[in-house]
Amino acid sequence: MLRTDADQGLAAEGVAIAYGRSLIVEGLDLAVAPGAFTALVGPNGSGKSTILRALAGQLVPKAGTIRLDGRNLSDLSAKKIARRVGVLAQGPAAPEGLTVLDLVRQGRYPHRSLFGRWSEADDRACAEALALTGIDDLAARPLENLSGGQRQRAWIAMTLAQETGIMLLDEPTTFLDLAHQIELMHLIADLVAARGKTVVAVLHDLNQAARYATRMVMLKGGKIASSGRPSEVMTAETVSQVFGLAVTIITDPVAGTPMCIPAARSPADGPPLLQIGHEGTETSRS
Ligand SMILES: Nc1ncnc2c1ncn2[C@@H]1O[C@H](COP(=O)(O)OP(=O)(O)OP(=O)(O)O)[C@@H](O)[C@H]1O
Repeated sequence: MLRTDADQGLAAEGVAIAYGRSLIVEGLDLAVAPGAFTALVGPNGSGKSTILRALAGQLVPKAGTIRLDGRNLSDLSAKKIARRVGVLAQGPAAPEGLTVLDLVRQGRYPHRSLFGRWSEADDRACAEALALTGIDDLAARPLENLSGGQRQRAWIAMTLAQETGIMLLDEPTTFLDLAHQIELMHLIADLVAARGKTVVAVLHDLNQAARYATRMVMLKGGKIASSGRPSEVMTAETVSQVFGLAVTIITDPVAGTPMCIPAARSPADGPPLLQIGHEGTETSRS
Protein backbone atom coordinates (compact mmCIF):
# COMPACT_ATOMS: atom_id res chain seq x y z
CA MET A 1 0.00 0.00 0.00
CA LEU A 2 1.27 3.47 -0.86
CA ARG A 3 1.90 5.43 2.31
CA THR A 4 1.47 9.19 2.39
CA ASP A 5 2.44 11.95 4.84
CA ALA A 6 -1.05 11.66 6.32
CA ASP A 7 -0.10 8.13 7.43
CA GLN A 8 2.81 9.40 9.51
CA GLY A 9 2.37 10.44 13.12
CA LEU A 10 -0.64 10.89 15.31
CA ALA A 11 -4.08 12.09 14.34
CA ALA A 12 -7.46 12.17 16.05
CA GLU A 13 -10.54 12.06 13.86
CA GLY A 14 -13.98 12.84 15.27
CA VAL A 15 -12.85 11.72 18.71
CA ALA A 16 -15.09 11.74 21.78
CA ILE A 17 -13.65 10.86 25.19
CA ALA A 18 -15.65 10.24 28.36
CA TYR A 19 -15.06 9.23 31.95
CA GLY A 20 -18.03 7.04 32.70
CA ARG A 21 -21.02 9.06 31.67
CA SER A 22 -19.28 12.42 31.57
CA LEU A 23 -18.34 13.38 28.09
CA ILE A 24 -15.19 15.50 28.27
CA VAL A 25 -14.10 15.79 24.64
CA GLU A 26 -16.33 15.67 21.60
CA GLY A 27 -15.73 15.94 17.85
CA LEU A 28 -11.97 16.33 18.22
CA ASP A 29 -10.07 16.53 14.94
CA LEU A 30 -6.39 16.99 15.58
CA ALA A 31 -3.56 16.07 13.24
CA VAL A 32 -0.34 16.36 15.23
CA ALA A 33 2.11 18.11 12.91
CA PRO A 34 5.12 15.80 12.34
CA GLY A 35 8.47 17.33 13.31
CA ALA A 36 6.78 20.16 15.17
CA PHE A 37 6.57 21.24 18.79
CA THR A 38 2.88 21.56 19.55
CA ALA A 39 1.81 23.19 22.80
CA LEU A 40 -1.57 22.14 24.15
CA VAL A 41 -2.90 25.02 26.22
CA GLY A 42 -6.18 25.95 27.85
CA PRO A 43 -7.83 26.56 31.20
CA ASN A 44 -7.92 23.99 34.02
CA GLY A 45 -10.27 21.18 33.19
CA SER A 46 -10.40 21.98 29.47
CA GLY A 47 -9.32 18.45 28.57
CA LYS A 48 -5.60 18.80 27.85
CA SER A 49 -4.45 15.76 29.87
CA THR A 50 -7.44 13.76 28.73
CA ILE A 51 -6.55 14.34 25.08
CA LEU A 52 -2.88 13.58 25.71
CA ARG A 53 -3.79 10.31 27.42
CA ALA A 54 -6.00 9.36 24.50
CA LEU A 55 -3.21 10.18 22.01
CA ALA A 56 -0.94 7.92 24.09
CA GLY A 57 -3.41 5.05 23.86
CA GLN A 58 -4.13 5.15 27.60
CA LEU A 59 -7.78 6.12 27.13
CA VAL A 60 -9.96 4.53 24.50
CA PRO A 61 -12.20 7.05 22.69
CA LYS A 62 -15.95 6.58 22.98
CA ALA A 63 -16.27 7.58 19.35
CA GLY A 64 -13.94 8.38 16.47
CA THR A 65 -10.44 7.10 15.80
CA ILE A 66 -6.91 7.89 16.80
CA ARG A 67 -4.36 6.84 14.21
CA LEU A 68 -0.65 6.26 14.69
CA ASP A 69 1.21 6.14 11.38
CA GLY A 70 -2.10 5.45 9.68
CA ARG A 71 -3.10 2.55 11.95
CA ASN A 72 -5.87 2.57 14.51
CA LEU A 73 -4.19 3.03 17.90
CA SER A 74 -6.63 0.56 19.47
CA ASP A 75 -5.24 -2.20 17.24
CA LEU A 76 -1.65 -1.72 18.41
CA SER A 77 -0.01 -3.36 21.42
CA ALA A 78 1.26 -1.17 24.28
CA LYS A 79 4.83 -2.14 23.38
CA LYS A 80 4.40 -1.18 19.72
CA ILE A 81 2.99 2.19 20.73
CA ALA A 82 5.81 2.67 23.25
CA ARG A 83 8.45 2.19 20.55
CA ARG A 84 6.99 5.13 18.70
CA VAL A 85 5.44 7.33 21.40
CA GLY A 86 7.07 8.34 24.70
CA VAL A 87 4.80 9.67 27.42
CA LEU A 88 5.52 11.83 30.42
CA ALA A 89 2.43 11.65 32.62
CA GLN A 90 1.34 14.25 35.16
CA GLY A 91 2.58 13.35 38.65
CA PRO A 92 3.85 9.85 37.83
CA ALA A 93 4.58 7.44 40.69
CA ALA A 94 7.45 4.96 41.01
CA PRO A 95 8.01 2.03 43.38
CA GLU A 96 9.96 2.86 46.53
CA GLY A 97 13.72 2.36 46.37
CA LEU A 98 13.97 2.84 42.61
CA THR A 99 17.06 4.85 41.70
CA VAL A 100 17.24 7.46 38.97
CA LEU A 101 19.25 5.10 36.77
CA ASP A 102 16.74 2.26 37.36
CA LEU A 103 13.98 4.58 36.24
CA VAL A 104 15.83 5.79 33.16
CA ARG A 105 16.63 2.21 32.20
CA GLN A 106 12.88 1.49 32.24
CA GLY A 107 12.71 3.75 29.22
CA ARG A 108 14.51 1.08 27.19
CA TYR A 109 11.84 -1.55 27.89
CA PRO A 110 9.97 -1.16 24.58
CA HIS A 111 13.19 -1.85 22.65
CA ARG A 112 13.99 -5.12 24.43
CA SER A 113 12.90 -8.53 23.22
CA LEU A 114 11.75 -11.15 25.73
CA PHE A 115 15.23 -12.57 26.30
CA GLY A 116 17.09 -9.62 24.79
CA ARG A 117 20.28 -8.61 26.55
CA TRP A 118 21.07 -5.15 27.72
CA SER A 119 23.05 -3.61 24.87
CA GLU A 120 25.56 -0.84 24.33
CA ALA A 121 22.81 1.08 22.57
CA ASP A 122 20.73 0.87 25.77
CA ASP A 123 23.66 2.18 27.82
CA ARG A 124 24.32 4.99 25.37
CA ALA A 125 20.64 6.04 25.33
CA CYS A 126 20.48 6.15 29.15
CA ALA A 127 23.76 8.06 29.47
CA GLU A 128 22.62 10.58 26.90
CA ALA A 129 19.24 11.03 28.60
CA LEU A 130 20.93 11.63 31.97
CA ALA A 131 23.34 14.12 30.41
CA LEU A 132 20.65 16.01 28.49
CA THR A 133 18.62 16.48 31.66
CA GLY A 134 21.74 17.33 33.71
CA ILE A 135 21.25 14.62 36.32
CA ASP A 136 24.27 12.33 35.77
CA ASP A 137 25.35 12.99 39.35
CA LEU A 138 21.98 11.82 40.68
CA ALA A 139 21.99 8.45 38.88
CA ALA A 140 22.48 6.35 42.02
CA ARG A 141 20.02 8.30 44.20
CA PRO A 142 16.63 6.81 45.13
CA LEU A 143 13.81 8.85 43.57
CA GLU A 144 12.09 9.45 46.89
CA ASN A 145 15.15 11.34 48.18
CA LEU A 146 15.10 13.89 45.39
CA SER A 147 13.52 17.32 45.21
CA GLY A 148 10.39 17.67 43.08
CA GLY A 149 12.35 19.30 40.26
CA GLN A 150 15.12 16.67 40.30
CA ARG A 151 12.51 13.89 40.23
CA GLN A 152 10.71 15.56 37.33
CA ARG A 153 13.98 15.66 35.38
CA ALA A 154 14.50 11.95 36.10
CA TRP A 155 11.09 11.19 34.58
CA ILE A 156 11.92 13.34 31.57
CA ALA A 157 15.20 11.43 31.22
CA MET A 158 13.27 8.15 31.21
CA THR A 159 11.09 9.44 28.39
CA LEU A 160 14.19 10.58 26.46
CA ALA A 161 15.88 7.19 26.93
CA GLN A 162 12.90 5.64 25.19
CA GLU A 163 14.16 7.34 21.98
CA THR A 164 10.79 7.66 20.34
CA GLY A 165 9.99 9.83 17.35
CA ILE A 166 6.94 11.22 19.14
CA MET A 167 6.92 12.56 22.70
CA LEU A 168 3.79 13.47 24.65
CA LEU A 169 4.62 15.53 27.73
CA ASP A 170 2.04 16.52 30.32
CA GLU A 171 3.17 19.68 32.09
CA PRO A 172 6.89 18.84 31.78
CA THR A 173 7.95 22.05 33.55
CA THR A 174 6.07 21.17 36.76
CA PHE A 175 8.32 21.62 39.82
CA LEU A 176 11.15 23.10 37.77
CA ASP A 177 12.70 26.42 38.75
CA LEU A 178 12.81 29.12 36.07
CA ALA A 179 16.31 28.26 34.82
CA HIS A 180 15.44 24.56 34.50
CA GLN A 181 12.13 25.41 32.81
CA ILE A 182 13.95 27.42 30.17
CA GLU A 183 16.61 24.74 29.80
CA LEU A 184 13.92 22.12 29.25
CA MET A 185 12.08 24.27 26.71
CA HIS A 186 15.37 24.74 24.82
CA LEU A 187 16.00 21.00 24.99
CA ILE A 188 12.55 20.22 23.57
CA ALA A 189 12.94 22.86 20.84
CA ASP A 190 16.36 21.38 19.93
CA LEU A 191 15.02 17.81 19.85
CA VAL A 192 12.40 19.01 17.39
CA ALA A 193 14.64 21.23 15.26
CA ALA A 194 17.81 19.11 15.21
CA ARG A 195 16.48 15.57 15.56
CA GLY A 196 13.10 15.89 13.87
CA LYS A 197 11.15 14.75 16.92
CA THR A 198 7.45 15.41 17.16
CA VAL A 199 6.50 16.82 20.55
CA VAL A 200 3.12 17.59 22.05
CA ALA A 201 3.38 19.24 25.46
CA VAL A 202 0.67 20.43 27.81
CA LEU A 203 1.86 23.82 29.04
CA HIS A 204 0.29 26.33 31.37
CA ASP A 205 2.63 29.20 30.64
CA LEU A 206 1.22 30.75 27.47
CA ASN A 207 4.30 32.90 26.96
CA GLN A 208 6.67 29.93 27.10
CA ALA A 209 4.35 28.06 24.76
CA ALA A 210 4.34 30.94 22.27
CA ARG A 211 8.09 31.38 22.52
CA TYR A 212 9.21 27.78 22.07
CA ALA A 213 6.40 25.86 20.38
CA THR A 214 5.99 25.98 16.62
CA ARG A 215 2.27 25.27 16.88
CA MET A 216 -0.33 25.92 19.54
CA VAL A 217 -3.66 24.23 20.14
CA MET A 218 -5.88 26.17 22.52
CA LEU A 219 -8.71 24.24 24.15
CA LYS A 220 -11.89 25.34 25.81
CA GLY A 221 -14.43 22.94 27.26
CA GLY A 222 -12.95 19.91 25.49
CA LYS A 223 -13.01 21.57 22.07
CA ILE A 224 -10.34 23.29 20.01
CA ALA A 225 -10.92 27.04 20.26
CA SER A 226 -7.95 27.90 18.06
CA SER A 227 -4.95 26.18 16.51
CA GLY A 228 -2.05 27.22 14.33
CA ARG A 229 1.16 29.17 14.66
CA PRO A 230 1.57 31.00 18.00
CA SER A 231 1.06 34.33 16.22
CA GLU A 232 -2.30 33.06 14.96
CA VAL A 233 -3.49 31.60 18.26
CA MET A 234 -2.15 34.13 20.79
CA THR A 235 -4.47 36.99 20.02
CA ALA A 236 -6.02 39.13 22.75
CA GLU A 237 -9.46 38.17 21.51
CA THR A 238 -8.85 34.40 21.63
CA VAL A 239 -7.00 34.38 24.96
CA SER A 240 -9.62 36.64 26.56
CA GLN A 241 -12.44 34.52 25.24
CA VAL A 242 -10.88 31.18 26.26
CA PHE A 243 -9.55 32.18 29.69
CA GLY A 244 -12.18 34.78 30.54
CA LEU A 245 -9.46 37.30 31.27
CA ALA A 246 -8.76 40.65 29.65
CA VAL A 247 -5.25 40.57 28.19
CA THR A 248 -2.94 42.63 26.07
CA ILE A 249 -0.60 40.96 23.62
CA ILE A 250 2.81 42.51 23.19
CA THR A 251 5.90 41.30 21.37
CA ASP A 252 8.37 39.33 23.49
CA PRO A 253 11.35 41.71 23.47
CA VAL A 254 13.82 38.80 23.34
CA ALA A 255 12.22 36.22 21.06
CA GLY A 256 9.87 38.41 19.00
CA THR A 257 7.00 36.01 19.73
CA PRO A 258 3.58 37.04 21.09
CA MET A 259 3.52 37.64 24.81
CA CYS A 260 0.36 37.80 26.85
CA ILE A 261 0.02 40.31 29.67
CA PRO A 262 -3.08 40.17 31.87
CA ALA A 263 -4.48 43.66 31.44
CA ALA A 264 -6.79 43.89 34.41
CA ARG A 265 -8.02 42.13 37.47
CA SER A 266 -11.66 41.23 37.77
CA PRO A 267 -13.82 44.40 37.96
CA ALA A 268 -14.90 43.37 41.47
CA ASP A 269 -11.26 43.72 42.60
CA GLY A 270 -11.10 47.35 41.50
CA PRO A 271 -8.73 48.88 38.97
CA PRO A 272 -5.59 46.98 37.94
CA LEU A 273 -2.43 47.48 39.96
CA LEU A 274 -0.41 47.76 36.78
CA GLN A 275 -1.53 49.04 33.43
CA ILE A 276 0.09 48.48 30.08
CA GLY A 277 1.26 51.62 28.36
CA HIS A 278 0.84 52.21 24.62
CA GLU A 279 4.38 51.06 23.89
CA GLY A 280 3.84 47.84 25.83
CA THR A 281 5.67 49.19 28.88
CA GLU A 282 4.28 48.79 32.37
CA THR A 283 3.11 51.89 34.21
CA SER A 284 2.20 51.77 37.89
CA ARG A 285 -1.20 52.84 39.04
CA SER A 286 -0.95 56.27 40.56
N1 LIG B 1 -10.16 10.01 35.95
C1 LIG B 1 -11.17 10.90 35.82
N2 LIG B 1 -12.44 10.58 36.13
C2 LIG B 1 -13.46 11.45 35.97
N3 LIG B 1 -13.30 12.71 35.47
C3 LIG B 1 -12.06 13.08 35.15
C4 LIG B 1 -10.92 12.22 35.30
N4 LIG B 1 -9.82 12.87 34.90
C5 LIG B 1 -10.23 14.10 34.52
N5 LIG B 1 -11.57 14.23 34.67
C6 LIG B 1 -12.39 15.41 34.33
O1 LIG B 1 -12.20 15.68 32.96
C7 LIG B 1 -12.14 17.09 32.72
C8 LIG B 1 -10.85 17.40 31.97
O2 LIG B 1 -9.77 17.08 32.83
P1 LIG B 1 -8.27 17.16 32.31
O3 LIG B 1 -7.40 16.66 33.41
O4 LIG B 1 -8.14 16.55 30.98
O5 LIG B 1 -8.12 18.75 32.15
P2 LIG B 1 -6.81 19.62 31.98
O6 LIG B 1 -7.11 20.61 30.91
O7 LIG B 1 -5.61 18.77 31.77
O8 LIG B 1 -6.77 20.35 33.40
P3 LIG B 1 -5.57 20.95 34.30
O9 LIG B 1 -5.06 22.16 33.59
O10 LIG B 1 -6.27 21.31 35.55
O11 LIG B 1 -4.52 19.88 34.49
C9 LIG B 1 -12.25 17.76 34.09
O12 LIG B 1 -13.58 18.17 34.25
C10 LIG B 1 -11.90 16.65 35.06
O13 LIG B 1 -12.58 16.82 36.28
